[in-house]
Amino acid sequence: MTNLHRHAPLRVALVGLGTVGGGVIRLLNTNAALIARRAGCPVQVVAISARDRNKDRGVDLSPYEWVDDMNSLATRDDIDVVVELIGGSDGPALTLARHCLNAGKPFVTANKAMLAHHGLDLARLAEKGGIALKYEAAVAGGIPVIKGMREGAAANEISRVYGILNGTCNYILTTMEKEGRGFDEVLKEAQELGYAEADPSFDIDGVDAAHKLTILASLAFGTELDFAAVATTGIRHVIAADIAEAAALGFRIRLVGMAQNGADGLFQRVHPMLVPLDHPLAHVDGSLNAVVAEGNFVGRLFFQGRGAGDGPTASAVVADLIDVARDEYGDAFAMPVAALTPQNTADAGARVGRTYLRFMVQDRPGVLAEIAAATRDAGVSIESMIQRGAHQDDGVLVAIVTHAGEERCIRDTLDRLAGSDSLIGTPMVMHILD
Ligand SMILES: NC(=O)c1ccc[n+]([C@@H]2O[C@H](COP(=O)([O-])OP(=O)(O)OC[C@H]3O[C@@H](n4cnc5c(N)ncnc54)[C@H](O)[C@@H]3O)[C@@H](O)[C@H]2O)c1
Ligand SMILES: N[C@@H](CCO)C(=O)O
Ligand code: NA
Repeated sequence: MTNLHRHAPLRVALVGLGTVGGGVIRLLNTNAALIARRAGCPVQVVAISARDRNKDRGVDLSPYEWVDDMNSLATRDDIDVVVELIGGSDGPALTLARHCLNAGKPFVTANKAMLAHHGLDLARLAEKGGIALKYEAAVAGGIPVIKGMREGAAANEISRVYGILNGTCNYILTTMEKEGRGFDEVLKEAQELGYAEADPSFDIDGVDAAHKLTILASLAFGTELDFAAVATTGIRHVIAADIAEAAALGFRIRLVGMAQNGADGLFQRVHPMLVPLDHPLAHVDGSLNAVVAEGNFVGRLFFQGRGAGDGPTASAVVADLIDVARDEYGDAFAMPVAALTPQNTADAGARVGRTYLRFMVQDRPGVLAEIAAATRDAGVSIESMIQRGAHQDDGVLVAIVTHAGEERCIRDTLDRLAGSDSLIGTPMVMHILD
C-alpha cells in the first residue's frame, strides 16, 4: 500500500493533563486518521507529564511514557514538539518554555498569562532558534482568531479590535440575565464545566481577558505586548439590577476587551459594557467568545465560537500541532520582534462615548437634583434616567444614560459626588459600545 504520509509521525510531549490536556488526548485519539491526512503524518502523544502521576483523569494514559522532569523534554531527540497546558504566567510553565525554546524545541501553549507577560522574550527565543511558538488556544479558545489576525487579516490596517474574551464571565452574565440566578452559584457551575482559570478571580476581575487583549493588540497593531497598559475592571460589581436596567434601556451587559490605536497612542481596556441589542456581541451567550476586528480593506470581521472548555480549546491546540507537522509557522506575533513598536498609552479621559451610571441613593428630597447638578457642572448631558424605589433594600436606584461625551467629564461628575451622604456605596459606571 502506498504511504500517504509525507513525514514520519510528529512526536508530541504533553505537559499538564487537566481540562485541556485531557481534551487534547481525546481529540487526537478520536480524529487520528483525519489529522494524519491533514498534517501529512500521524500526530502522536508519546510522553506526558503533570504534577500528580496517580490522579484519575478519566483518560487512559497507559500508552504514554510518564516523565517526572518536564524540562528534560526540551533536549530529547525523540520528541518533536512540547505542548504546555499547565498555566501560570511564571513558574514551571515559563521555565519549561525557556528550556524548550533555548534548546530549539517547537513549543505549543494555551497559556495567555505567560504570553501576556513574557511573550516578547519567548518570541525572541523562538526567532533565534527558527522554531515554532504557537498559541491559538490562548486567545478565545477554539476560535481561530490568532490565525485570523496573523494571516487572514495581515494585509489590513486595523483600527480597532474588541470582543468577548472570557467564557466564564460571559457564562455568568448571560446565565444571570436569562435565569435570574445569583453570581456565586453560576460561577461555581462555570468552574465545574472547566471554563474557569485555576484562580477564578483572574476570570471575574477581567485579568484573563486582559491577557488575551494584550496578545490581540500586538497582532492587530504591530505593537509590543504591554499588559501593564490594559486598564482592567471585572464583573464583580455588576448587580442583577444593572442587568435589568440595561435590558429596560435596550442593552445587554458584556465584559468587553477593546484595543484601539490612534494619534494619541494605544488604548487598551477590559470592562463591563452595555452592548446595544442590535450589535452582534449582544447575542454572544454562555461560554461563547467573539472577536471583532475592523480592517481598512476587509471591513468588519466577526469571529465567534467556544472560548473555553476542553473540546474547543483542544481543537485549537491540535490545529497548532498540525501546523507544526506541516512546517507552517512564522513569527509568533506576525512580524519579527524587532519590527514591533512600543506605543504610548492613550488618555482614556479623551475617549468619547455614551455612559451608563448607576447610583444607589437615599430616598429623600433633593437627591436627584444633587446628581443633576453634578452632571451639569461636569458638562455631562443626560439622555435618559430611571429611578426605582422600594424594590431595593439598600436605597433607591437611579440609572442614567448620558449623551456622547468625553469620559473625563464622567470622572468629574463622580468626583463632584464623592463624599456626598446622599449616595449609598460606589456608583457603577459602564460605557456603551458603539
Ligand atoms: N480550561 C479552558 O477552557 C482553557 C481555555 C483556553 C486556555 N486555557 C489555558 O490552558 C492551560 C491549562 O488549563 P486547564 O483548564 O487545563 O487547567 P487544569 O487546572 O485543568 O490543568 C492543569 C494541569 O497542569 C498540571 N500542573 C499544574 N501545576 C503543575 C506543576 N507545577 N508541575 C506540573 N504540572 C502542573 C496539573 O496537574 C494539571 O494536569 C492554562 O494556561 C489555561 O489558561 C484553558
Ligand atoms: N478561563 C478562560 C478559559 C479560556 O481561556 C475563560 O473563561 O475564558
Ligand atoms: Na483561539
